[in-house]
Parts: sequence; C-alpha cells; structure tokens
Amino acid sequence: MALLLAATLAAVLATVLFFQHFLYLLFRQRTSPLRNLPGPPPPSFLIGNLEEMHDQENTNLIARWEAQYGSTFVYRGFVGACRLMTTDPVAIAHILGNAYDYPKPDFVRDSLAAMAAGHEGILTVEGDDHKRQRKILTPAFSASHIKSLTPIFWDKATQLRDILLSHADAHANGADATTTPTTPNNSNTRQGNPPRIDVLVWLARATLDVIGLAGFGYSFNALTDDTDELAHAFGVIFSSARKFRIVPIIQAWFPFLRRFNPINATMVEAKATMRRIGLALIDEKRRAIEEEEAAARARGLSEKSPCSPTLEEAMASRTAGRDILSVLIRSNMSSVPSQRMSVEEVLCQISTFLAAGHETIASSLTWCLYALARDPQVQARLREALRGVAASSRSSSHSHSSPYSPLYPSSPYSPTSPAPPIANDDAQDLTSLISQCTYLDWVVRESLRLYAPVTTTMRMCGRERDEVPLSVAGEGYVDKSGERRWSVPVRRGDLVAIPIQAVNRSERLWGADAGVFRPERWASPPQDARAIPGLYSNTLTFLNGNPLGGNRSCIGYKFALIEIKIFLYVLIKDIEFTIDPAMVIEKKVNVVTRPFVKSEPHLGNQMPLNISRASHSGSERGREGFAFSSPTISPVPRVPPAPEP
Ligand code: HEM
Repeated sequence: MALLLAATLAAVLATVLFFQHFLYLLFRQRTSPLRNLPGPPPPSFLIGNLEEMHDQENTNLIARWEAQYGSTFVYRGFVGACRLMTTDPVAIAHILGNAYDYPKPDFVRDSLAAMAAGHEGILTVEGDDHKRQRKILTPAFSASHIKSLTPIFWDKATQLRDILLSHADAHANGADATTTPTTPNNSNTRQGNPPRIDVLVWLARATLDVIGLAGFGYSFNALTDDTDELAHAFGVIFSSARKFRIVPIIQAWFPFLRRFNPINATMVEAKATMRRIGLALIDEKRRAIEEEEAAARARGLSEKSPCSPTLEEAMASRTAGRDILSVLIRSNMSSVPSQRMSVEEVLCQISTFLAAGHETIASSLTWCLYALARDPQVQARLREALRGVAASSRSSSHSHSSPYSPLYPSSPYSPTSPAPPIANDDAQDLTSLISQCTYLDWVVRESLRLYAPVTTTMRMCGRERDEVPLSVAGEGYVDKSGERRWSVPVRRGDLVAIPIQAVNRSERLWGADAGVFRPERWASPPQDARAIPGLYSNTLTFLNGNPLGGNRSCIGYKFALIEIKIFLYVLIKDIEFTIDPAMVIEKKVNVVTRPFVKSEPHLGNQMPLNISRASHSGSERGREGFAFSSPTISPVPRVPPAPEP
C-alpha cells in the first residue's frame, strides 16, 4: 500500500514538473526577442518547421526561405520555439568566433555522444575542457605530421583502384564481375555496359582502412575483409538511415525522458567492443612510447624532452609511432599533469576520429565522383591535369626506390594480398606535387563547397543577453514593427542554426549559378563569397573558430584535404566514372550527407556509378615529360550543367 502511494505521488510529481516545464517553454517563447524576426509559418504547433527541416537537403528549403525572408530569419522548433537561422557572414563570424559563449546545445552533444563521440571527446566537450583537449591534439594534426602519414593514403587509394580496375577488366573480358572475390555484394552488372559499382560502400571501406592505420595503427582491412569486430561495432553505433521521429525532439526539452529509452542489447555489446579494443590500443601505444623513451635515454638522449626533434626523428622511422593516437598520447604524457587527458577522454577521441575522420571523407569523395560522373568534360580535364602530374613526376625522378610506387598504372600486389610496406619517400614527394595541381584543387574546393558532408550545425546562446551583428553593407531584416535592423537580440538558451550547405550554395554570395558544379569559378571567386568566414576556401565546410573565443573548426581538415586529393589522383587518372543519366540521386543526412537512389529507397544509401578503364588520348601521351603545373588554366567552354541535387 505504502509502495503504491509512493509510486502515485512520484507519478503526480513527475506530471506536475512536466507541465511546469512545458508552461515555462511556452512563456519563454511568448517573451522571446526572436519573435520579432520574419520567418516561415510553422506547419505544426508542436514541432514547428522541424519536419520540413529534416528533409531540407532535397527540397532546397533554406534557399527558398532565404529568398523569401532574407539572410536572417527564424523558423520554429518544439512548441513553436524560435530558432535563429542566418547566412549572414558577419553574424556567423560572431557566433563561430565566440564558440565558448555559443556552445553546442545539450541535445546535439547527447546525440553526437550517442553516435560515437562519447561525452568526453573533443567533439562534445565545451569551455576549458575543450581548450585543454584541443591543445593536446593539435600536434597530431600538423601539416608536417599528416604528410608523414600519406604513404597510408597512397596505399589504400591504390588498393581500391586495383580492386575497381579488376572489376572493370573482368567485366570487359566477359567474366561475371560479381564473382570477383573482393567484390561486396553490391554490383549490378548489365551486359554490354560498364559494370555498375556502389562507390559509396567501397570508399567507406577504403577510408575506414585509412583512419584505422593513420589514426591508431589499427588494420581494419575493410577493403578485403568485412569481418573485423571493431568495424562491425562502429557500424552498429554509427547506424545508417535516420527517420524523422518526434520522441528525440521531446526528449531534447525533457531530458529525464531519455532514461526511458529501451536498452538495445546489440548497441550495448558494440559499445563494450569499442571500449575493449580502444583500451587495448591505448595501452599498446603507451607501452611502445615508454619503450622508445627508455631506448632513447639509453642512447644518451635522456636530457631531451619526449617531443624534441631528435627523439621524433628516432621514432619517425617506425610507422607504429606515427599514428594520431600515438602522437596524442605522447603529447598528453608531456603535458603538465593537471592538463592531461584522462584515459576516458583519450578513449572518446578514438571513436570521435573514427566517426569524424571516415564517414566525412567517404561522403566527400562519393559526391565528388558523382559530380565528375555527371560532368564528363570536367572529369576529362581533371584526368589530363593529373596525368600531367604523373608525367612531370616521372621526368623529375628516374628511380623510385620503393617496391611499390603509386605512380605506376598497376601496383605489383593484388587486392587480396597484404598491403605493401608503408615507408615511402616518393609518396611524400608526389603528395607535394599534387598539392600544386591547380585544377585538382579547384575540383576539390568546388565539390566540398557544393557537397559539404555536414550540412548544418547548431549553437546555443550562452550569454545572458547578446546582440548578434549583421553585415552593415547587407540588407539586415525588417522586424515585426516594420523597422529595418542590423543586429539580432538573443538571450541565454536561444538556439542558432548555422546552415553550412545553404551558405556554401547561397545565390546571394556565389551568384546565380551557385547550385552548379563549376570548378572554374575558383579562378576568381565572387567578392561577396570572400566574406564567408570559413576556415577553408571561403566555405563553411570545415566551419571556423578563434583561438581566443573558442576554436571549434575541423581539426582534421588538412588530413581530409590530402586524403581526398590522393584518392582522386589515383582513381581518376585510371578509371572513368559515368552515371546513368536517368538515375535520380537524393540525399539523406545522418550526421553526414549520404546519397540514395530515389527509385531504390529499399536499397538504402548507395551511389551506383559505372566504371571502366580510362583510355590515354594522343594529346595526353604527348604531354608526358612536360611540367603540368600552370597557375592559370583557361576555362573550357562547355554547356552549363543543371544544378546539382
Ligand atoms: C571532408 C572531411 C571533413 C569534413 C567536411 C569535416 C567537417 C567538420 C565540421 C563541420 C566540424 C564542426 C562540427 C561542429 O562543430 O558542429 C568538424 C569538427 C571536427 N572534425 Fe572534421 N571534417 C572532416 C574530416 C575530419 C577528419 C579527417 C578528422 C580527423 C581525423 C576530423 C576531426 C574532427 C574533429 C575532432 C572535430 C571537432 C573539433 C572541435 O570541436 O574542436 N574531421 N569537422
């Protein structure tokens, strides 16, 4: 009886608290200064515009709102709560430049933590914890360090190319390509046509292999084997298609309801696997570093700090000591004890890198290949530029000492055999060469502009009150009283959406052809676009930050750019990608943007492209031996393609 009474009281109390919070939200909403901004009417009182927002990548929603309400407006969330959205470069610079005063809202951090990043990883922590972690992680992402990892990128790109070529050749020779041992069950081979390959799945495997080796010295071997338990565990946690569900929206405002989420046994098991392997990796790296240090001391280097160049040089000879996790652990060990990361924090970085460093790059490369398949002229021009790099490299270096050189059309190992040794100075030289290839650079900039893997991010005002400034040269906005304003009043708890993709594609900033894939635009980007406060290339693809106010920009952007360029070089040089013109590709966002075929939603995320061995034209053969790098490339006249999805 007493138990029943207690349960009833608890239920009544919970209901009262629930309604009290609900009333508070309604009151907050009625008094919000954001109510005075223009914006689209909410189709639903309960969930505002959230359902439309969920599918915005395919409907051009934000561009339509921007055209109708200007660059700064509000849309509605749960129970009509105003959320500020702006494509105004000055407003975005203010919010990103004061990142610690505009943290990620709790519900975003919770969903990132659940996705893979954990609650103590750099993607989810805020304030001083973030500053401390970022400082320790920074050396692992320096340009010179990432360059030392490039042999891994070359190996994996070449291994992928060989798998795809063996598939294309088997098909050309009349064999049933689906029987190729290394082919996952995702090809659709039609007689007479080049084989259709789901490039998304292959790129996901290759980039997982890269982050495994470069990130932690861990071999997933995903290109040749899909049985690795860590890869499986990660796949479960970072699960695929996301439907619009109302429960997480309500949980965002009533966090205690999250306790009632059903326990998913597969997920629990996957998290336990990630933790077990992560702890083993940390332990292994730490012991290796301690042994290295002991060996260095024994050689008379004991007075040097663990990060001194001499010791770095000594360690650099071992691939095992070069991965990001090793550098992070070394940097952690040499920090002041009070500033070090705990084991739990280091563990969270492993899953963060897996999530942030693999799906994003697979998505970028997939969309880039798609754009190139839809525009054969750009693809041909890129191939010609890349073959020019190869020719120029051959003419400048007569011998490549490694048993495997990425330059040569066919590597001497088969896709199923173990990867060759990674130590490869040639790989670093060639990386420097392709970094100077102007047309490759334009293609990468353009595809990262048009297909930013992360399309929107969310921030919350942490200041009691603030005025978000807008561009004085811009139009501002007209408030409900008819007055034009150039700043937006916000208060603690107000949500701000940063529409990365919409800014990257804004016609106001990029001109009327903003939605078209046109690498030549990078010869002279429009003046208005130069105001976008992006870390890279006047786009928001990698966001931006400010070391004083908080730097939440992508720490891995140099890693990403080099990996993307190397993969494009290796693949495009030898493989021609085409797409069935009747196929409609749409997007689905689950943290990163993935494609699916509109008529085949039951097949989930995929990007089916046709592949064949690229031929060498006479003019390309004639170019061999000539320097390729010309800072100005005259635009090729071509029919403007249709806007991209
Ligand atoms: C094309 C590839 C990539 C894109 C487009 C990308 C994009 C982004 C974006 C937009 C953010 C900010 C997220 C937010 O605050 O809401 C971010 C943060 C981050 N990225 Fe990347 N990323 C890429 C590759 C990588 C790689 C390769 C790594 C690591 C190996 C990485 C590691 C991180 C980390 C650790 C953060 C959190 C930084 C912080 O909060 O201080 N990313 N990335």
